[in-house]
Order: sequence, then structure tokens, then C-alpha cells
Amino acid sequence: MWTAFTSDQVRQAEHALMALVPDGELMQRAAAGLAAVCARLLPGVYGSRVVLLVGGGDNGGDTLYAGARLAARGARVEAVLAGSRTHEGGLEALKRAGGRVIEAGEVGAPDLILDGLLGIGGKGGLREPYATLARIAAESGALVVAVDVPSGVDSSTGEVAGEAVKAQVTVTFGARKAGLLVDPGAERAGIVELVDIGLTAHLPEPEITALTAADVAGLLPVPGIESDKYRRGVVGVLAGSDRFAGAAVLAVGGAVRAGAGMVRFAGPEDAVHQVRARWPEAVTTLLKEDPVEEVGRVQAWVLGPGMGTDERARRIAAEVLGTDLPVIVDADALTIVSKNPKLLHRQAPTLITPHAGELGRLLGVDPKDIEARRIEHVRRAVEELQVTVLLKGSTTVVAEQGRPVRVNTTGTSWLATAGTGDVLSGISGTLLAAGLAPYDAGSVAAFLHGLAARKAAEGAPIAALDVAVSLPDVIRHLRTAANMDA
Ligand SMILES: NC(=O)C1=CN([C@@H]2O[C@H](COP(=O)(O)OP(=O)(O)OC[C@H]3O[C@@H](n4cnc5c(N)ncnc54)[C@H](OP(=O)(O)O)[C@@H]3O)[C@@H](O)[C@H]2O)[C@@H](O)CC1
Ligand SMILES: Nc1ncnc2c1ncn2[C@@H]1O[C@H](COP(=O)(O)OP(=O)(O)O)[C@@H](O)[C@H]1O
Ligand SMILES: [K+]
Repeated sequence: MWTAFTSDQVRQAEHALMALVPDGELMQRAAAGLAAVCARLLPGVYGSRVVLLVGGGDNGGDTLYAGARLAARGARVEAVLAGSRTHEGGLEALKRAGGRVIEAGEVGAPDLILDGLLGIGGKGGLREPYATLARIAAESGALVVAVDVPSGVDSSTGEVAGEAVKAQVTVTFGARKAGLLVDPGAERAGIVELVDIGLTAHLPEPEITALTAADVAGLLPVPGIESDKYRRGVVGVLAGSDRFAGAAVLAVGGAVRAGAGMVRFAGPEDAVHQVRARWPEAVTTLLKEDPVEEVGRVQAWVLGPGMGTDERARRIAAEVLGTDLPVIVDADALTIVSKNPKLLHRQAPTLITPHAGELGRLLGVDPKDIEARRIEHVRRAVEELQVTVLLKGSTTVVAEQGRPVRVNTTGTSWLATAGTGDVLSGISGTLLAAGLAPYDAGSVAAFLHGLAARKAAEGAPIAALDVAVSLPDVIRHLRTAANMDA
């Protein structure tokens, strides 16, 4: 499990650790780790040109000491001093090692730029001259490595208020900062390298976690010797309408390929025909005025993809949410519950899977605010709605009362195509029917969904159904990597 922390949590842990080690020791550990990563990234340290963007705080100090280490190994290291003050010891070390100070206009096109403008002390949008330096870094064509945090990214939330550095790699010290895992910050951070400075024992409970491949392999339901289709879990899918029959095919596809014991599908005529044609293994029911219980026994329901919001859909939603079975509430069902929030007042496990627009309607908040501050809003949704919430988007996050927010790290922007959300609800439904709690079902589903999209895309466009089709390959790979028997 990955863990991530707010800047306050990191500062408290640093204070505790600082009391136990000599003055300046932590900065030296940070700088040594940073210089080592830079040395790995450069084709050769000797003779390369490295520019340091140095702010007035300790983030600038780390950067200067790392620059000194690279200069000592033969790099040509130059520093732009952007703060109203400069870390004296760091600057002295750099100069002693042969580094020099330059003006912003002399940055040019170095091999590597180290962004040491702001670390966890950064607040709000970048002020000048930092904002201009962020632009210079972007235009330089150099490899940009952020020191601890890309400057301009809120290290606790991932919020970017204005200009920010965009790094290819972020070298972060002691603990992952939450803002490095959540967009828009995550996108600015690039690949995150964690440098151990001895902080781990001093860290509190994390506010943010992320599943790793090994965690997911451990959580995946696998049929035992005595399993049968019912014991593996039957998932019921209520999706599709005459207008959106495709959503039914996609949700059923996600459920089938994620490993359901059985998928029962119920919907209008066209949706039933299309589901049968693509997924003959699904057991289908034509649902007109009949009660949902006619569909047969299931362990969990997927409710909503493409089902519409008419009287028929509202009746089905009310009936399903009135049962004591676990339910995934997605898409049109979210529109229905946003008009009648009482439908979510239920005891049984409930996972809602909105994108920012849908959550915006549920909370009465502008979707742009939700995308800017996902963690805050997903937590608020859990408080107000008292259900488990999976918020979709460029970073998918899953939240539940009393648990850290789980951030998904596998997403890819190739997923931004119509219908992929329907596949995700099918996957989540299968996991819920197999007995996973909504928090695990949602976060494992998002992980598999992202990996399956990457596998299907491999750098080229995909259709939503490709994501469902890739799921078994991804699951096989995860289990093999975790050394699990067939
Ligand atoms: N603590 C430890 O044990 C260790 C810490 N380490 C390192 O220290 C880093 C934290 O250092 P830090 O606390 O000095 O803060 P840092 O981010 O460098 O600068 C803050 C200054 O910037 C300014 N400023 C703020 N916002 C701004 C804006 N938008 N635009 C422009 N300016 C802005 C603000 O100035 P003010 O506005 O207050 O005048 C403030 O003074 C941490 O990330 C890690 O790299 C490591 O060495 C490991 C051990
Ligand atoms: N830029 C992006 N990066 C990563 N994943 C994305 C991005 N945009 C969308 N997604 C993912 O694609 C899926 C889209 O779902 P949704 O918005 O419900 O679309 P639809 O209703 O068409 O299926 C979600 O899982 C979401 O997290
Ligand atoms: K930085």
C-alpha cells in the first residue's frame, strides 16, 4: 500500500525526527538522494549542464546542496537565485564545488533543470519571479526534476492555483505528499521517486493511500476448488434503454470479464437483444412493468448506466435501492437520486460512482471546483450522503467514512472516451457480488479498469469495450507478478 500525507503531517514528523539527528542532517540526506536520482537520469553527470531554480526556503537549500554534489562529479551547475533570501550553507557549498550563479535570462537549454523554488511551504499560485521561471523551465526543453513537490502545486491537495512547474520526475523526501497523487498536481509531478530520510517511524496515519499491484492481487476474488457460479457471486445489471442500449452491453461486458459467477441482465427489448448478441453468457430478462425481483437472485446490483430517468427507471431505482442488497449507483441512477436523495438512505453497502458533473449535481457544487479539489469534495460527499463514493475523472478517488481516501494510480487519458464508465460499474458490480466491501470493490475496480485501458491502448485510441476485453490479461498478469497459483 502506498501512503501519502499532507504538508502538516510531514512537518510534524520532520520535527520529531529533527530532534533526534544533528542539525542539517535531514537536508543532507535529502540532497544526497536527490543528486543520486539526477545522476541516474542524466546520460552522464560529467560535462552535463544543470540549472538550479532556487527559492528562498529550505526547498532551495536541498537544491543547492544537490547541485554541489553534481558539480563535484563534473557537471556544469548554475543557479538562478529567485528568493528574497538564499540558503547560505547551500550556496556556499555550490560555489565551493565550482557552481556559479546566473540570471534568469541565461537559463537557455540545459540537460537538466532542478525546480527548487517551493516545497511544502508553498501556498497559492506562484508569485513573480517564480511564475516566470516555471515558464522558462517549460520552454527550455530540459528534463525537469521537481524537488520534493513541483512548485505551484499544493502539496496537501494537488490544487494548482495559477502557474506551476511541470516536471517529468519529482523526487520527494521522507513521504509521498498527497498532492503528488491527485490531479491536477499529479499531472505536474510526473514519475514520483521517494527518497528515504528516516521519517517513516514518525509519520501518523495517512490521509491518502493508493493500492499497489500486489495489494490488488491479494484482494482479487479467485474461485476455490469448491466454488460454483453462485458462490462466486451473481451480479444483476439494470442498464440500458431504447436510446442507450450500448451502455448495457458495456456494463455487462465489464461484469463478465471481471470474473462474475453469473451476470443477470434486465432491461428493455433492444438492450436485451444487444446484450445477448455480444455476451451470450449473460442471463437476460425483458423488464417492462414487472418488479425487479422477477430477474432472480443476485448478490449485488449495478444500477443506472444508460437506463434513462423516466417513470420506469425511477420505479426500478426505488425498488432496487429499497432492497437490502449491495448496489452500485451510476449514471442515470445518480440523476434520479440527486432529485430524491432519500433513496440513498439505506443500510446495505452502497457505492456511488459519479464523475465531477454528477457529483456536482448531488452536492450542488460547480464541477470545476470538484476537479480542482477532489479530495475535499469526495470527503464532503461521504459526509453528506453517508455512502461510499468513487469519484471518476483524470484521478479517480474512492472514499468512505473513517478510512483514508484511496487514490487510483493506474488511469490513463485514453480512458476519456464514451462508455468506459459503464465498463467500470460492471467491474465494480462483479467485485461487490463476490463479497468485497464497497471501498475495496471500487478501488480494485478502478485499478483494474486503468490497467486494462493501458493494456488495450498501448499508446493508441481505444473503444470502451476494449477495456472490458483486456481485463483477463491484466488480472492474469497481476496474479503472475504476485506469484499466485493458477
Ligand atoms: N523540514 C525538514 O526537516 C526538511 C525539509 N526539507 C525541505 O524543505 C522544504 C520546505 O522548506 P520551507 O519550509 O522553507 O518552505 P519552502 O517550500 O522551501 O518555501 C517557502 C517560502 O516560499 C515563499 N512562498 C510560499 N508560497 C509562495 C508562492 N506561491 N509564490 C512565491 N513564494 C512563495 C514563502 O515566503 P513568504 O511568502 O512567507 O515570504 C516561504 O518562505 C521541503 O519541501 C523540503 O524540500 C528537506 O530538506 C528535508 C528536511
Ligand atoms: N483524462 C482522464 N484520465 C484518466 N481517466 C479518465 C480521464 N477522463 C476520463 N477518465 C475515466 O474514464 C471513465 C469515464 O467515465 P464516465 O465519465 O462515466 O463516461 P461514460 O458515461 O461515457 O462511460 C472514468 O472511469 C474516468 O475516471
Ligand atoms: K520544488
